[in-house]
Amino acid sequence: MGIQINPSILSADFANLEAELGRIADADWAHVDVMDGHFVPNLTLGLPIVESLLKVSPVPLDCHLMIEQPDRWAPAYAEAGAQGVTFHAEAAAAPVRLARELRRHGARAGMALKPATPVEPFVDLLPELDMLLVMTVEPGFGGQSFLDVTLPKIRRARAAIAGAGLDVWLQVDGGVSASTIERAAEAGADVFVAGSAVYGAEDAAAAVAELRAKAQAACG
Ligand SMILES: O=C(CO)[C@@H](O)[C@H](O)COP(=O)(O)O
Repeated sequence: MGIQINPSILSADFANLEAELGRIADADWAHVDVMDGHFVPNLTLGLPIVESLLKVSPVPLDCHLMIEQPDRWAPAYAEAGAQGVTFHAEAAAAPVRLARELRRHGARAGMALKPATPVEPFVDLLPELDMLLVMTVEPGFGGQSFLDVTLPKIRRARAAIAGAGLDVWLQVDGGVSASTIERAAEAGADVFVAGSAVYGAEDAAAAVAELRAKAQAACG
């Protein structure tokens, strides 16, 4: 699939989400941060709004569920038609069963790791996943600084994916900007979530293009 740029609507104007999705029509996916105020100390939006966004979005929705009990709540996002659903490894009781359920409903199944969660305990689960998300900030808020301490984990995750001969996308999320994306791409990420770097720019399409060009250049 190559390099993908997924703007996070967490940094968009929540009063004008349809128009804000229109600004990123050149992106690959729109990243939708679902936060429950428990798994992370922030509250955003849930299934009814995702259902509405699915009707108007020019790009597929990559739903990142920062919630407790994803085994209970995540399948409904896939059933609603979300093209990608990512749950957190730290919160899932039965990640394999959950990933299979998401896929059965036609969604790409993603699993996310917080910065301090190692990838090694989950390597054997990779064949059950379509995407692994390595968080490059502590989840909960946009506008934080990229954590360079996550780079070795991105490298180890890429090595595990390549070593197993899998086509699992490796996403990074948090602090991704024109000045950090090359480091993440060199470490092996291929899907980049960017909130403030895209929605904070006057020209969102130009910001997406710049991020894409930098990531592609870094991958050689
Ligand atoms: O999941 C999250 C934050 O928890 C992200 O998706 C943020 O929305 C990224 O925002 P920036 O760091 O790019 O501003």
